[in-house]
Amino acid sequence: MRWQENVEQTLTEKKKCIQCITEANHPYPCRGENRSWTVQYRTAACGLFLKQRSTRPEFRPNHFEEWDQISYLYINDAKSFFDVPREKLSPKPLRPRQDNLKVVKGFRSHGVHNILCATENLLAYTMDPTKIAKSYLKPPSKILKSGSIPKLLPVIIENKSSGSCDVKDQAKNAAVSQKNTNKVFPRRRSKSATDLRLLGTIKPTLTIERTVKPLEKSAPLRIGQKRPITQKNEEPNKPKVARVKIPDWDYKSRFQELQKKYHTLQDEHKQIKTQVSNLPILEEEVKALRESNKINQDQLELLIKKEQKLIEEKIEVLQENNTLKNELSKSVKDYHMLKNLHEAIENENKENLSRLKSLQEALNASELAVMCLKEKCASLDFATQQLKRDLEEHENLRRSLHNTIQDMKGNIRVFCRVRPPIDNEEIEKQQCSIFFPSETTLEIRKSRESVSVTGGKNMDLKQEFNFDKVFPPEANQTEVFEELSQLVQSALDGYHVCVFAYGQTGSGKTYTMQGSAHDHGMIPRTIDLIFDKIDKLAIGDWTYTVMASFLEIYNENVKDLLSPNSTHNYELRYNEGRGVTVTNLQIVHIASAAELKTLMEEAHKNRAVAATDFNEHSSRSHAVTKIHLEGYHKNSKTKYAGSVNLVDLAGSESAKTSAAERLNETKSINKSLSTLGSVMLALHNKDSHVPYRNSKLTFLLQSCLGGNSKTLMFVNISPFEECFYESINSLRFAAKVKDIKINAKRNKTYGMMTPLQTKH
Ligand SMILES: Nc1ncnc2c1ncn2[C@@H]1O[C@H](COP(=O)(O)OP(=O)(O)OP(=O)(O)O)[C@@H](O)[C@H]1O
Repeated sequence: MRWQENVEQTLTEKKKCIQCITEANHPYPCRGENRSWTVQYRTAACGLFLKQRSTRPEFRPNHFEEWDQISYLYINDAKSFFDVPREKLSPKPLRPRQDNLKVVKGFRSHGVHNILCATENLLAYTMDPTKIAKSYLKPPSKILKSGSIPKLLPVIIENKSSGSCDVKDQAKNAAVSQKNTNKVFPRRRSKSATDLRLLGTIKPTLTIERTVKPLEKSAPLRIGQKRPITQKNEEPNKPKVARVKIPDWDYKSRFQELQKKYHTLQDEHKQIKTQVSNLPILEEEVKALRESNKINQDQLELLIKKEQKLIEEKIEVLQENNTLKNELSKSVKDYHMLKNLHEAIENENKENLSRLKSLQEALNASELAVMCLKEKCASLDFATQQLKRDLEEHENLRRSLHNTIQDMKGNIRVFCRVRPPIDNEEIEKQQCSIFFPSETTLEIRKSRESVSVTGGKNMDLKQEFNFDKVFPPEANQTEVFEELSQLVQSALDGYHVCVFAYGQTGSGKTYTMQGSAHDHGMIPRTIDLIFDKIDKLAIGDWTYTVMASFLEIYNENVKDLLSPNSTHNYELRYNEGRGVTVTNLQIVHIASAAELKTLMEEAHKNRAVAATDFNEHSSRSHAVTKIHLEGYHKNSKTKYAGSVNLVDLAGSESAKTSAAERLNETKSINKSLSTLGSVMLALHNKDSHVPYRNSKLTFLLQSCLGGNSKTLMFVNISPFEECFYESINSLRFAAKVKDIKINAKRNKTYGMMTPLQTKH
């Protein structure tokens, strides 16, 4: 039951919708004899398979409803196909479609007329044409006689989705199929095929029909080729004559017919003979043709190879062409990009050019302005030079006037300053009556109670003193410094200036000279003023060199306050022209006021201090701050050398009130102060000998006290009654100093001291 298996398999494949071609060729068990036929049919494309071949009910051919889906069917052996079910081949199911029934081909086989028909849906089948003629069709005028049945070749059914054939074959078959199908069948597609196409599962198939055409009479016979036996009445050009059956008794007619056949055969024999005689020639021709064919084949092979080569080259060229195309498109893109860039740059260039142009114009205008300004500068330079010359002249005039004024004021000036009571002193201590009748006069009195305490001793209890300036307790540091500042200018003008504070211990000397953290005294203010004036004088082309030294004289010994632990021996030396100098003393170059103040604080810390009855932090030494000033004017080459000596003397103290452990210290202080008094007295009396060298203090201040110097002495007074006599002594000493007249001279081209060590 191979065919049945095939059918079932077909059914399975139908479900899968992949069936392309199924060919069945199997024995047919009908009539008890084995017959074979070939049916080619589609299953997947039209959902069809042939069932009519079986005696089984499910395969009976009256299942035409399934045939409806046949698009095209060839039956090679139609007779055997329809023999068995013929009586069952009821045309009933076809009736509704009879109008569409068309005869495609008719043929006779085994004495039975068959016809190949097609419906609108390309249904094709064969059946007895007489039945068709009777019931549905016209008489079978188109039915061919026996012997004209074309040999039906296997149908090639192609499903493009199958991919079973190669592309070339498919195309070729498709072309042939289309051609043949168009000739034979209507071009309409089956409904089911269309449906299936719409479903998209399988594309409509192509059917190719090949028929072997009968050889034409005029065609030359080839070797081994048999002339087809053709009937005269079957020749297409001749009109068909109805065959009349000759009765058996009509011998004459039969003889004539046989004669005709004989003549015909004779003619054919002659023709064959002629053709046989031509055979060697034909054989030679064939031989030649074969050779030429061989050559042609070789050439063909060569040509094929060449063609293949050319195809390969073409492919390469195409590939190269594609690559070049890609490169070209890329290059075109690049070109456009570069073009845009170029345009952008050009626009930018244009903008830059216009900007450059405007800038050039601005530059030209600026150059013009610069030229004008240069001219102005030149004229201003000239004016400046002129002004500088004027300034110099005025400066000189100012200096001379200033110093004339200072000279007129006196080269030794004395200021008296009365300190205020501090803390609880106002309550605890009895105060003297001190009056200030004028700016230069001080009147000091003792109270009556204190007079009675003295036991009615005849004393002048009212004293009046005149000084260059008198500062009451409420006077602040700024007011005091105002008077001193004029002497600072003299120091910058090449004078030696000496400022010292004299007075009883606790009278306010250190406060006047150093001041407090919040209210600077004379020394820091002098430092600030010096550097301020140096800056201003720089405008007039003056340059100054500033140096400083700090020392103290304690118990008649000189000590460098910048080197407190130094073991050097500090000796006082008198140098003609340079005055008194101290050996081994550090003289430090100073670049700024801040630097000098720092050194001043350092020196102040190193000073000898002790507590006395009148001062908790009494200075027990004479402190001397010396600031060397050297000015140089580059235009006039003028050089001035001046100095400012700021001296904070140790406080005078009565030996009676002094503590025993500080007695030597007090004696030494008092001795030096008494020598100072002697020197002042000698200077006042204009003695020939002035005892400068009796103490280191007077020796050091020799040039300040009686020499080429402008001196300012502060006499500090305590306001308390207990200090009354000390105050009177101080005031009297100061009054004598005030009367001393000295002539100070400007130090031109005065050599500077060489600093031992420079601190920065
Ligand atoms: N003008 C003043 N205004 C306010 N306080 C002052 C004034 N003068 C001095 N004093 C204060 O009086 C006290 C003693 O002053 P200072 O130490 O200056 O005296 P002195 O004369 O230097 O003493 P010594 O000789 O013992 O060193 C300090 O506390 C100081 O602050």
